[in-house]
Amino acid sequence: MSISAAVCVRDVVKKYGDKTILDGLCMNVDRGTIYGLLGASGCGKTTLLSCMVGRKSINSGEIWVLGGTPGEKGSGVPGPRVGYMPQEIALVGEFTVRDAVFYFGRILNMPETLISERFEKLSMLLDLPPDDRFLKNCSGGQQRRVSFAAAMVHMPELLILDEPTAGVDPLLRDKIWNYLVEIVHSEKIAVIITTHYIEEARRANKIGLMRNGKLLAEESPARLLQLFHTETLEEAFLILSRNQEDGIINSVMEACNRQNGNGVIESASSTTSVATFDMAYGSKDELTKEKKTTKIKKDNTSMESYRMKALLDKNWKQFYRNVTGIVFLISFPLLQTLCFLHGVGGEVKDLKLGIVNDETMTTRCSNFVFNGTTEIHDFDCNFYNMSCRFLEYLEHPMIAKVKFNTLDEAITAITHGQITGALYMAENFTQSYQSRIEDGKDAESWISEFGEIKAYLDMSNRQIGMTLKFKLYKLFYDFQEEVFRECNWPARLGNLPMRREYMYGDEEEVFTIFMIPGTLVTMCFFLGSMMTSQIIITDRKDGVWDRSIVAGVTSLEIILTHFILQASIMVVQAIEVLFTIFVAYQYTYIGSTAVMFLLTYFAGICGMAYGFWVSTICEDHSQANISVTGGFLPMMLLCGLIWPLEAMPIGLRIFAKCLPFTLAIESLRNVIKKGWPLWDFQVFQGFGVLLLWILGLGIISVWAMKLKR
Ligand SMILES: Nc1ncnc2c1ncn2[C@@H]1O[C@H](COP(=O)(O)OP(=O)(O)OP(=O)(O)O)[C@@H](O)[C@H]1O
Repeated sequence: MSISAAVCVRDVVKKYGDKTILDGLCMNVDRGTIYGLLGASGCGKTTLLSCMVGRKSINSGEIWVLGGTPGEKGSGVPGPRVGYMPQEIALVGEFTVRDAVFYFGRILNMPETLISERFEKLSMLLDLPPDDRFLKNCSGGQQRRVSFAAAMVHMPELLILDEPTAGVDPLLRDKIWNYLVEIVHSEKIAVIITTHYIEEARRANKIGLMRNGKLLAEESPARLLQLFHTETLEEAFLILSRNQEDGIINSVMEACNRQNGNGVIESASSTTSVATFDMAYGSKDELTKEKKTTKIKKDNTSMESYRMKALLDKNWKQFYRNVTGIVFLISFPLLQTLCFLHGVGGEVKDLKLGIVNDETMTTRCSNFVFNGTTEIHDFDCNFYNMSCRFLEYLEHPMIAKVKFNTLDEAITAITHGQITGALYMAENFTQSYQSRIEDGKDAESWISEFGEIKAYLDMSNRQIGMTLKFKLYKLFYDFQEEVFRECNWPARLGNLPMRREYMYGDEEEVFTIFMIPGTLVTMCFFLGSMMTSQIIITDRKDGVWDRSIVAGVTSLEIILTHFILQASIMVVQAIEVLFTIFVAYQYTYIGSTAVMFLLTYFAGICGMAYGFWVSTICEDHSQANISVTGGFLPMMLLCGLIWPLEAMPIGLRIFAKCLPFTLAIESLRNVIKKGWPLWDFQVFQGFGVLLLWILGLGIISVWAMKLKR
């Protein structure tokens, strides 16, 4: 007797690193039968099933499924010929019960009416929750039943069920088994089912007992009980396990190699406790015969519009039904931009500056009159109360004057962090200051000393110290220029002997403007990388990715449909930040809006490519978060946003320029501030580097994904 088998596994070895999971395993599943695969937790059942559906590669041996090798072009596996219910729920939480079943029907190109019909039937049979209930609101058992329905909606030739009855009540479990027995007979499909309830497997036509990566026995339940003279399958399994421990039995592997000329296995092994195997298996030719005779409907390597549509529908539902996600994706860029605009680059205010004015110690400038500080006599110009006049110039939002009686008191206040700095003007400041100007190079040294203002600055916070220093210079030159003007002296002599012409921007420009290109590019890159890595890892962890692929969807279709949605979200995010900065807050720019948008957008797309790569090397969300931020932070430190590249050693500078967003920031600055066009090399190079990174990351991610199998 020769039966064309649905699945044939021959001498399969599967390793994870050094760990051998499947150790020369053999197994045969016939069409029109239920095969119960039993074994302790961790013995490799799920791994075996994953190899059967082409989701995991094997190290050696052979697997034939429905006449072909899983994963091979034209085998139809993965694809519509198989129905796979993985151990985890592997469904989208934002799906309703109906959506879940329809999703699988649609990616398998079933007509809507047929999906509806099957859904109604399965809903009744499995006592599914109401159609419109979200899966995330269903109990574990209910989700498992929906998962079961999704695997069966297209009535495949081979149904692989990984623990479908876990957490299901006994009545329903009975119903499920009845249904399986019925469809196996009526539709002649093959079912492989794993379960931890060994006794329920009595209803299977054949049982495979698995231990330590080997199949200890493969028999009908009745025959197993008879062979071991036991009442229960548990007891039979126990005896076989003991025999394996004692080395009496190795596996049925030997049986794989002991087929007679007709493809009939004569005996398992002289040392096994299983006397004979009277089931007959096809030879390799027989098993793979169908491959030659049956025309497989479709390769699953090409892209199909119906699958893309179903995937886009899934991604969209996942997105818009996840309110927290939407709020985050829309509000986070806005929040970041607002934080940046309000928190970075504004004018420093109210810095406490100690004032020690020995010149007017007694009067404290109380009788001071601003206009009475210069007086022209013939060719002379006399100064009065110049210290008080200068203090008037310090009436500036940046400075909060604090008066001290002595310089020592002021310096103590600086050392205690009570003030940021102090100014000291000597007793005869005005007179010395005038002599310093009039005598010039002939002035005596004591005149030079008393005629200057002494500033003591706390430079521990360099940004504040430098800001205050330059403000004091600026105010002093303003003060001196005006004094010179009043004295009818050339005002220019009161300032530095250097004229400054600003080509782009100006002296008063706030730091915020410098930061805009860097903030736009890094923010979009970061958003893109976070969004993509999170979504892809969620998809993969939930098992939806794998399950969809087993149903015939290609990785490229999944990635492309994710890309389409995320790239659309990125359009909204890029517009949102650009609008906030340049329209709502009216920061000026002189370049092309379109080029600014494209650079910002491409930075986001590059971030998505980076997130994609991170998702291929990381197993879970926390690893991905660490990788995204761990890669992003050094890149940000080196991109010139915090400190100019010109200050770096040459080697590091070249490296920094090769990073994704260093040149993009420079390009964007050139567009915003200088109005340079896209085809200017210094603008184009930013695009060039981004595009190279997008391409490179895309290629290595796809390659890493293939390697992972
Ligand atoms: N990707 C992986 N990398 C390394 N080891 C793995 C991987 N996947 C599974 N394993 C290990 O392989 C062994 C078999 O796992 P598998 O999930 O196939 O067992 P199982 O028989 O299905 O268990 P259970 O009945 O509990 O689901 C386990 O020890 C598991 O830790």
